[in-house]
Amino acid sequence: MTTPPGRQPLLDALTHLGAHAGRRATHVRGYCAVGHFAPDDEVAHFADLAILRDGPLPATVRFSVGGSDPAISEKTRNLRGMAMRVHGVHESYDLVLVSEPIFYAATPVSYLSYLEAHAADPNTGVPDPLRIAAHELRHPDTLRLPALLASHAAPSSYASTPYHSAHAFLFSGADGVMRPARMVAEPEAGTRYLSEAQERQLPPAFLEHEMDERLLQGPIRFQLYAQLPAVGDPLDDPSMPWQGQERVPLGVLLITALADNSCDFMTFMPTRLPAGIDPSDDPMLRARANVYAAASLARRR
Ligand code: HEM
Repeated sequence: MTTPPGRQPLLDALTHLGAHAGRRATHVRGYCAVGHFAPDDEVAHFADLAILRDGPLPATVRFSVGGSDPAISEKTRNLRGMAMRVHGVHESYDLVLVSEPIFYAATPVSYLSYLEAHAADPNTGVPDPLRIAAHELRHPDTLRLPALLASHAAPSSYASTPYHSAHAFLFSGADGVMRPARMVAEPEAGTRYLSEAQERQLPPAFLEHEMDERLLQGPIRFQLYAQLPAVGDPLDDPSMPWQGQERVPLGVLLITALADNSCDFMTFMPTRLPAGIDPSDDPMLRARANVYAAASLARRR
């Protein structure tokens, strides 16, 4: 069995894609927002979560475009991120979600290989196509997300795309049973991607203004669901889509205002979970949490 890489090789590989000192290693371009999370009345039938018993809770949210370039065009066909912290009275809950149902790789080894293959070759200044081809032969799991991203334009708004956890988490029911589920945030505004004309005509930065205008009409809403697996859906591979159609409503996230750069120094941790939710055995989730801790320290130095 191949030994999984430690956190430093993954962070170095991300940083080699062009990180900027003092900034996040990826998802650099982003905006902070505030709002609250209103739990669904029925949530207790699915999971016993003390944090959600206290009614609507304040939430800090960061929307982002994937990648290490702070000036990346917001029309780029790559991942959008929505990270949020739900502030409970005694504990908090971070959800760090992306705009596709899957992530780049099945395992840390495969993700490291993907990142290294896509780094610029020091001799040419661009990634080496032969290295990419060799990587893709060894790790076909990393072909799925790029194909999905290329299949449609970027979201026309941070409020018009769903967001997904890609990892499974384990929810403890009042009956003592642990149920696996992935998290999904569905936008009330529906899913809308840029038209061809918008892809040509919009400036590279439009998302903040778009959200400002949208908020003049009232809060932006996302319905949060726990997506249940169908038989055979993998619990430990975030590069595989799930076939499971059943979704349990957990509550509604309302975004009420943009909040400048107030969340820039926060580190949203995919394993900051309230009592009643546990990480699954997904090795990517473990690796990821370690890298976030190292990345957070590195950008504060
Ligand atoms: C082993 C796999 C992964 C690694 C090594 C990794 C690494 C990172 C790092 C270093 C950051 C910057 C953290 C900071 O400085 O605060 C980051 C941010 C982010 N990542 Fe990942 N990531 C991984 C997997 C994922 C997955 C599976 C998702 C979602 C399903 C995801 C979504 C995000 C988002 C949304 C942000 C921006 C968070 C914010 O706005 O503060 N990442 N990632």
